[in-house]
Amino acid sequence: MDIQKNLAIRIHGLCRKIREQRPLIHVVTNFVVMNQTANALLALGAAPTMSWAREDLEYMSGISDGLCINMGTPTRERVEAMITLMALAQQSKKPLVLDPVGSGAGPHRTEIARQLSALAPHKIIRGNASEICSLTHEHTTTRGVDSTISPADAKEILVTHGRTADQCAPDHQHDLRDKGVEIFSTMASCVVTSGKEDMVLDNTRTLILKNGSDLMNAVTGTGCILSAITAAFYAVCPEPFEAATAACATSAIAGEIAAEKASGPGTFLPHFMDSLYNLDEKTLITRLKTERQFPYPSATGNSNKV
Ligand SMILES: Nc1ncnc2c1ncn2[C@@H]1O[C@H](COP(=O)(O)OP(=O)(O)O)[C@@H](O)[C@H]1O
Ligand SMILES: Cc1ncsc1CCOP(=O)(O)O
Ligand SMILES: [Mg+2]
Repeated sequence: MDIQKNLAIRIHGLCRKIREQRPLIHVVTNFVVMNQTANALLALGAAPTMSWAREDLEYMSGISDGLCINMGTPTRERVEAMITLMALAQQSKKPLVLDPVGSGAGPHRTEIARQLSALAPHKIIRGNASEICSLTHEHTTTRGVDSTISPADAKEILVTHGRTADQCAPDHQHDLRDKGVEIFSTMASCVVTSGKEDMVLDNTRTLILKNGSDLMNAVTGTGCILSAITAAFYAVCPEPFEAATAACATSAIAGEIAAEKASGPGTFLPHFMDSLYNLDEKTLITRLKTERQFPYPSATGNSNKV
């Protein structure tokens, strides 16, 4: 059986697990996208709960199956709640996803993102390319909450993270993967940069997913939703790379289908919710488009593309 078809079948198996287990996903997210995030989790088959009251944190942390921390509208009270919840998640190794919304757009948000990304290193971090690259301390190019870095540039930045210019000289290319990703993964077990192409990275692999639609950029909250459903997949699949891959594929393929049915951004979300709800194995097998690279391209430019 071909690799892609096998991956699509595994992804559908995780979708089925979410519908059967209905994981309770605790989401501390921004005011802009709260409602559509809860509805997207319900459409996927998970059970959302949005709460950040100080008195509620310990109890919620005890009963939830997964946690999504989204810093889109970071008030002091909410950031304190996020830090508490991430510390509790680190103790219990609870499936955790951090969405560093707006990191790289000014010092305040970037500082909060760096503070949160240093907690609970088993977590998955999902952001657009600018947000993720701002965590490597060299790039602060996020425009509001939007990325200004291409997926290809993001890969170079992430792989060369923490390396001096001479270490990145062409004859050092062959060991970029080890140093770049290794240093980076001290923050996370898996990192996702989303955009025209989604990229899932961990210490040993890079997967590029090519599904989705431009229209997903014309609607607020599609990235926040991706982070929340990543937490739902992580709650039923302890392997973070596999969970993040399944979430990216599910979100982007549902978005692709919704964009074909919608007549613009105003009708996109209802179709997106329906697509998440109705996504079946045949659709995943037919539509999934991925490209796998590991290790990273060598100095000669070739790579073990699978
Ligand atoms: N130009 C695009 N083409 C296809 N899919 C896209 C495009 N831009 C974003 N997406 C999809 O929309 C979702 C949100 O990604 P993104 O816009 O990068 O996040 P954010 O909203 O956090 O900036 C992802 O599922 C991604 O695959
Ligand atoms: C516009 C905006 N401003 C603060 S949070 C937010 C929503 C961002 O949603 P997404 O990251 O999914 O585009
Ligand atoms: Mg975002």
